[in-house]
Amino acid sequence: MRGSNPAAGPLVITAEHGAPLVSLRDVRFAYGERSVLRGIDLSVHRGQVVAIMGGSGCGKTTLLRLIGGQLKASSGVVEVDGRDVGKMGRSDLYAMRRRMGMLFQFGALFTDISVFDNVAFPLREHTNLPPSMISDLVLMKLQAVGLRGAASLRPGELSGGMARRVALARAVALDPMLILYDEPFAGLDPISLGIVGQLIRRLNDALGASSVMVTHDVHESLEIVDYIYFVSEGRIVAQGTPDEIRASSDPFVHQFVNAEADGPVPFHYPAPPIDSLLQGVRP
Ligand SMILES: Nc1ncnc2c1ncn2[C@@H]1O[C@H](COP(=O)(O)OP(=O)(O)OP(=O)(O)O)[C@@H](O)[C@H]1O
Repeated sequence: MRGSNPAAGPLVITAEHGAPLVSLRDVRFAYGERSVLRGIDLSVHRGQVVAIMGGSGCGKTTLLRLIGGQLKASSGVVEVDGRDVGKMGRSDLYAMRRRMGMLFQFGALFTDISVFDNVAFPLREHTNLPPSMISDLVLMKLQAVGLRGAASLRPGELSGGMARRVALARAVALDPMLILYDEPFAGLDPISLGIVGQLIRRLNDALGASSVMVTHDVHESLEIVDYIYFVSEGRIVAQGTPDEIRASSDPFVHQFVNAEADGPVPFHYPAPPIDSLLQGVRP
């Protein structure tokens, strides 16, 4: 089984892992009339880090929101830790979210409080722990992301990579069973990106958690995840372990791994032909 060493290779799923922590079965979702997800089947086993990739607007963030219970599926089942998220009431949802860490796009920190207070925020909000214990927990989380020395700084005094690491520390403050990341690498320079990637893997393994990460960064993901799903037009179009993805000849995977501008993922958002719209330039 995979330990804390990211070089140890993908987590091998055996019977001992039991039922997946997250399971989506034939999940469909529409914003009003606009159908976004058209029958998604996806599993995240305990201990795994799983990436979800796909073109812009294909429904990746929507998938994370369904897992986090911020949205309800139009049909199909979203199960987390054996419970149907779509059927949970408010208090159950609140209790479940307390066991999830979330880092949404750009991991926005509260700008007018210190790094320490940012990481302490979920602990103060969701627990009745005494201040001395909160302080110890915050310092341990900051230590885990290498920023204990930055505890008294304000977010404005941090680099982009440091700010993302603080957001990671805050996302895992409550020792979550599941961590959801939306574009954790967005806007980072290559070195920070590598550091954040390794931290995502290490925090997952150290906590014995599972992680789902929506990202465009194929190469970093291949280094740290156990499994990858590719989404297009509301469906899973390819999936596999990093080795399977690297060896794949699937045109969709090929387009992604090689960052090609066009291919199965179209460059253009669906629209009528442009010559049906232009009025003065017809031949
Ligand atoms: N609240 C909303 N109301 C209506 N449509 C929405 C809403 N949120 C998202 N959409 C649409 O649903 C589709 C999927 O959005 P989503 O944010 O899940 O995509 P994504 O794959 O995460 O995109 P990106 O990679 O660009 O962040 C998009 O076409 C988007 O325009």
